[in-house]
Amino acid sequence: MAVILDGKALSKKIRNSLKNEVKELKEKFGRPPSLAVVLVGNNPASEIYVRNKIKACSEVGIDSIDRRLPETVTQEELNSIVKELNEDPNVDGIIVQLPLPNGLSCREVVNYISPEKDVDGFHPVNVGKCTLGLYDQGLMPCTPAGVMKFFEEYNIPLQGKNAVMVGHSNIVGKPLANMLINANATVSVCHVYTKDLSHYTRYADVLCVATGVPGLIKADMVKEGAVVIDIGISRVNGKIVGDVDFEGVKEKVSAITPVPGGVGPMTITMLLYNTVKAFKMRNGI
Ligand SMILES: Nc1nc2c(c(=O)[nH]1)N[C@@H](CN(C=O)c1ccc(C(=O)N[C@@H](CCC(=O)O)C(=O)O)cc1)CN2
Repeated sequence: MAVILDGKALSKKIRNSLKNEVKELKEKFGRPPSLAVVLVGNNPASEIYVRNKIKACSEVGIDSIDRRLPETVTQEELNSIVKELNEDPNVDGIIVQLPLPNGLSCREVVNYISPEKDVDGFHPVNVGKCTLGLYDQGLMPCTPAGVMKFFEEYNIPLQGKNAVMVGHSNIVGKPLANMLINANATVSVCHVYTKDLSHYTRYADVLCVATGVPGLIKADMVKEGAVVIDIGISRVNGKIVGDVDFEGVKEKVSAITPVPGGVGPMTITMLLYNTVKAFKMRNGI
């Protein structure tokens, strides 16, 4: 019987401890940590994620600034809003919700975010620190950091294990592969051009999947007793599903994250964690 890795319960535990920490920081520094969220356009999924981020901030006592910009905003205008937020001493964290509308460069705007306020962990300085395993010295990307919290919480060993990362995006696949390498796993990275995907997935003691292809990973593609982390989120006939065929795969593995309720909630939890961390680093703690 597989252990279901519960992202809601783990989030609740971390958020409770952040709530206490935020209260103490507010007493000591006269204001709580503050997060600025920039949303361009009206992508319905992004609107939900931003709403959830702002609600989560308020639940733990973090201040938030909700900057909505029209789809017609230019790259220069967007960059200069980020610069303004960089210069605001009362802002500790800045995120630009992705994806951006066509014509706007995510890489360009992220490069404008000051690394010490980059609570998404997407700036090249933070990417470098993540690659080098200098986690204490920077801000790590939320989804991969959330996945690593599962391994910690459920005492899942990584050293010497065969870990397979399916998906090589800049925000999930690449940083998570690096975190697994830093934990001394033997890591293979697969992606859309990989020939014979199941050759790799069947070999995995730890299988992490972030492709956005609903139900891509079937029971016959996983090793008996593996740990499976599903990072995909798609809507199929109004239902939220992951990249893994949960019902089939759960019969075969030792642990698995559900979708919804697995990695997703941890993404927002780690954003709160990073905002508190950014506040502390900026105040010399
Ligand atoms: N600037 C960023 N943009 C995006 C990020 C990011 O980390 N930073 N990640 C994703 C979207 N995302 C957060 O922004 C995100 C995705 C999913 C969840 C989540 O809690 N999922 C739930 C299901 C929610 C639902 O009902 O749709 C779950 O899996 O249980 C949170 C955040 C892309 N953009």
